[in-house]
Amino acid sequence: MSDDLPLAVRGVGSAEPHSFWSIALPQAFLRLATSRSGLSNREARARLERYGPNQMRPDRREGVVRGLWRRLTQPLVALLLIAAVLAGSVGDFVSSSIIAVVILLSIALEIWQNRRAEAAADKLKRSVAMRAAVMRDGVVAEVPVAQLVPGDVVELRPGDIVPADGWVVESRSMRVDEAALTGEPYPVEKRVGPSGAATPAEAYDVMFAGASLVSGSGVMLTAVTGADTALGRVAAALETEPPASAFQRGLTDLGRLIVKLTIFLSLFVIAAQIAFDRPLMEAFLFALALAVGVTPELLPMVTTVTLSRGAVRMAERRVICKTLSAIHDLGAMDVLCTDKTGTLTAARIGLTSALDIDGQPSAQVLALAAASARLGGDNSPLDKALSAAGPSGEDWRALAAAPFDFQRRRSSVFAERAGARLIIVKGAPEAVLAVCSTVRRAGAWRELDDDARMRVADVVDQAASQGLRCLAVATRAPAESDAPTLSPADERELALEGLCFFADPVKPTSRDAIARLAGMGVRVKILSGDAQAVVAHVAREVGLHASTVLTGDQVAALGDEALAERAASVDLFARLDPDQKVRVVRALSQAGHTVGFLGDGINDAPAIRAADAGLSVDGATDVARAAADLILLEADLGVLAEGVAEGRRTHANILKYIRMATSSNFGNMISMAVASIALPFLPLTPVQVLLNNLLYDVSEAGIPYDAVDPDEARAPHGWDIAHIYHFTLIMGLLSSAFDLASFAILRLAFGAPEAAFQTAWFIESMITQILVVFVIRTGGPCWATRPHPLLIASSLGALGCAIALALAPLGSLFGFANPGAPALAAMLAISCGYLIAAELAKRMIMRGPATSRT
Ligand SMILES: Nc1ncnc2c1ncn2[C@@H]1O[C@H](COP(=O)(O)OP(=O)(O)OP(=O)(O)O)[C@@H](O)[C@H]1O
Ligand SMILES: [Mg+2]
Repeated sequence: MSDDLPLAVRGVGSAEPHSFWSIALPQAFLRLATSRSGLSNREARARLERYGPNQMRPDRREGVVRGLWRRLTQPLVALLLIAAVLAGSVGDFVSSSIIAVVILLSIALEIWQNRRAEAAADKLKRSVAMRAAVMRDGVVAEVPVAQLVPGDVVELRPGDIVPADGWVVESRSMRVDEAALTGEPYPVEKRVGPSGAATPAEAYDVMFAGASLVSGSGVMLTAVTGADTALGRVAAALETEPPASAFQRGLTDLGRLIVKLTIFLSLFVIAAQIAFDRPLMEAFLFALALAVGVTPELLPMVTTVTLSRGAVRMAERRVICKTLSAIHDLGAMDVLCTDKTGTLTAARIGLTSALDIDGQPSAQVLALAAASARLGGDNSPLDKALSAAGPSGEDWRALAAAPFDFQRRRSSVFAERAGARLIIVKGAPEAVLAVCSTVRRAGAWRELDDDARMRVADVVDQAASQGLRCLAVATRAPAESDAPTLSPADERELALEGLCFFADPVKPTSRDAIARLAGMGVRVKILSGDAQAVVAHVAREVGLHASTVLTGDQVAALGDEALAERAASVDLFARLDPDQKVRVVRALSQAGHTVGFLGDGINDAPAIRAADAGLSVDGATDVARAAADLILLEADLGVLAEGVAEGRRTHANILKYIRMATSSNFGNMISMAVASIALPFLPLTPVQVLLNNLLYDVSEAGIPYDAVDPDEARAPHGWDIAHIYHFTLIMGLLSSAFDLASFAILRLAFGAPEAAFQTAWFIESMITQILVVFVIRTGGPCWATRPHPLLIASSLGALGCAIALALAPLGSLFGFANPGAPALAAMLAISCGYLIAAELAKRMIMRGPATSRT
């Protein structure tokens, strides 16, 4: 391989480093040392090594050192570290080293958990990574797009996303959507050059990464990959984060509220200490430790870990999430819009008959349709069925083609056989009839009058009501003088040849799956491009008893508001074009639903993107999969129902942690504030507060693994912040009440001195904080369901540590002193009292009206 290869493609000496498009194709093959049959596997590996993976931007996983630094420089932690240094400088080495150790331990815990979570999520994402059909060692191989290198020859099919920048080598009427790059909304045609273009925008003979193939197919030669592509350079400049989901926004709001409360509390404690003339340094440290203690600093980590754990469990149920927050959206979904073919039906489309207009089987109609599918088809299921059924050995040759698109619903080919030339058009019956003027009946050509049109419509409707799909076939013999070119405008004055009918049986599992989704509060709607009667038939078969079908034309006639109203009550939509699918999805969103859209085609991609939960299947077109947040590994609604349940469970576990964190933090805040006024000393030393915080964090590590009440997975959830506040307030006040009771008993009944008081209270506070997880984890009686062994282990382990540290000789390091058996027994009694009260209070709150729906 030539060493100057990067220069070769970038154009030696050129001011514009990416002017590969000005190089002509034969030159390009030479300079890239490749050919139409592609690179060898060995050479491809070598080039991958040299140019790096074909990714827009490198993986931006945070390294351990950077992660550590970022956390250490967070304001609270930084302040604590400064405090540790200060404590050390006045000779309190024990405090200073314990603070440092506690901080480092909690940061290490967070980094370790986060990395594991990210690794799991990445692995899942890779499993649904895009692939490209690349020539390697002379044969076509499916290769992950990231492994593409300059010099690779790539085959492109409809719905593919162009994987890199390069030249058009072959084009069968390729039309691409370059909106991502140029903003140009209309598809542009791509042909073999040289175009001699001065700017990339005029170069019809080059392809740019990120564009998508709307129709047609072809072959390209890769020039540059990854960050060197035009899109890569734009992507690097933009670096935009996706907008925050409702879930993330709710979390941020909650976090902000807690920060405000924390600042208020810390200032209050410091002021109180100053007012009572207590040692300032200690008061400052205490307030700081308290601030660290009440900040739910683990919330981001716990959500990530819980979500990634949820993602892994969803993957076991054959649903892959590309973004973690999609899990939440899936769980919140209450309307699922789905395409028909391939999700509800088996997509094993077979030709049942090819008839002329009089209803007689016609070999001629079949031969024409098959020729059109083979020459101008795009490998869609209908085309495949026709190609498979048609007579073999047809010697038609394509001179030009106007491939299928979802707006005109026709495809045409300019064909030639033994010197005779013929334009063959096939498509949706209404769409073909609209451009026909004559019809072949009983072997002769007649005018296509209203009578004949009605007759055709009758035949089509009757078949459709039995679930048969239909394509019409028509032809026109071009004039001798006509150039062999073809555009949609040439689809006129056609002669109707006949009709082809196809069966696409409904999947046996669809009915159950829809019933199951309905039971889970998810309403299924069909949004199809197919005919009204076919959609109605499929709906009946899968148990969707809806009488009304809204067609694309009717949707077009409705304004946005009227549509929002109408779409909510109608479950079946037929003859929708891609934009109308988007409109229906938006209308449903606007009506307050969390909308999912499941589809696999080019025509579904925009709606998938518009939906709250965009869903696609593994075998779908690139554009559909790229638009989706979630990919089903099996095109089956049953799989989706499992995924929804899992999404809800994950959400419930996050809520569990939030409830735990907020109620215990809020309770602590009140107790500490009161204690700082009422006691002659601090209720806990700063070091003890930090230790308490660390052990509490460890105890929660098992939550992501815990099971969830079946109730929580039964209905779609919203992010009910009011309910969380309500819960926080009641549970927090309750725990404070018991804290204050222990203060009173320790001081009044036992007259406990400082160290003994702190030890007793440390133990009481650890028991109540940690054990209450077993109460809060379920809405029902806490003994009715068994917690996950990991949660039991993490909670009891942390609690054991806390008690051992407090009572063992080592405890004196932390300022602990054994308060004696009677005081300990009293603390135990108070803890039991608290747990019983919490169990009762919880049932009241959970039974309340606000069981998570927004
Ligand atoms: N390859 C093709 N050639 C000609 N016409 C086609 C072709 N594919 C589809 N059509 C026509 O376009 C219509 C819409 O396409 P299609 O049914 O695939 O849309 P859809 O919304 O994906 O439907 P579905 O819900 O069945 O998946 C079809 O009903 C058919 O009449
Ligand atoms: Mg489809």
